[in-house]
Amino acid sequence: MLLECSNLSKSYGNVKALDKVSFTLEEGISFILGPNGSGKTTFIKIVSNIIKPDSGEIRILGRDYLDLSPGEVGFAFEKTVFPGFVRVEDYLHTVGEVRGTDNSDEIISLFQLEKVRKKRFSELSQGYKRRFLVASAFVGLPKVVFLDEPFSNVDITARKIMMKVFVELSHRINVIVVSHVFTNVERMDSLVLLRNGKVIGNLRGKDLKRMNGFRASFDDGRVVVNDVEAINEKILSGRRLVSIEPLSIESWLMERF
Ligand SMILES: Nc1ncnc2c1ncn2[C@@H]1O[C@H](COP(=O)(O)OP(=O)(O)OP(=O)(O)O)[C@@H](O)[C@H]1O
Repeated sequence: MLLECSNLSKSYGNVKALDKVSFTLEEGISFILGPNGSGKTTFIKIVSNIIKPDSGEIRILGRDYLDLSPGEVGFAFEKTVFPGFVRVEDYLHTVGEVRGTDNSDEIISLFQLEKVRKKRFSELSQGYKRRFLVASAFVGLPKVVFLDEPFSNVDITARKIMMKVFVELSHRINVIVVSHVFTNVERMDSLVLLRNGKVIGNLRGKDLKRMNGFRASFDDGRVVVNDVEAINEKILSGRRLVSIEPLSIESWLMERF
């Protein structure tokens, strides 16, 4: 288990941004998804210790989140004020040194930042700024990185590069993507969906694998998921198949967003 959030609550005045939120995330690559105003930013502000929760617990790799050292957790925030004069490779190299493991060359190569490595932050396009900030979270080999809307302002090619790198790195560094849009990745280990400060769904391991299949509905209201034998049995017992449709994470999310 990578992250365990139990009964986490945070209110701003009488707005319950997080209302007794409980979910778990597996090691590997996970998504915290939710439409605008669902509480994602509040969660990431709590886990990065910018604000305190009113109540509840977050445990990361079995430890209270506040007990993790700065080198063990990487963050890439969506809204960041970054000094324009700083050069890409200088910054990543320094982060690596400060965190005790300078893997900045590998990260520059994986995120395909070679072309801009000598540039100053102010000289980068919006997409490269985003990619650079996201890449910086992985420098120093932290145990887990939280990426807030990593794909905003990023074109489709860069998005594919980033998703590939996330999956590749998730064998060594746990990746948690916080976003209001779902971007399919070839491997995902868990997902939590928030709405209005509450957990609408939390899928892990085999629940997620079931999502890439089909769903059959029968005239008695029964739904069969990914089970051809069960469908056969129902048909043989005289039930009528009403519909059969592909089941995907996207359709699961569409029904709940
Ligand atoms: N500082 C604040 N003061 C008052 N209300 C706030 C504050 N920050 C957030 N809220 C409210 O808390 C709720 C959750 O907001 P939050 O920013 O955590 O959601 P979000 O899922 O990150 O949204 P978005 O995708 O739009 O960034 C919203 O109703 C929001 O208006």
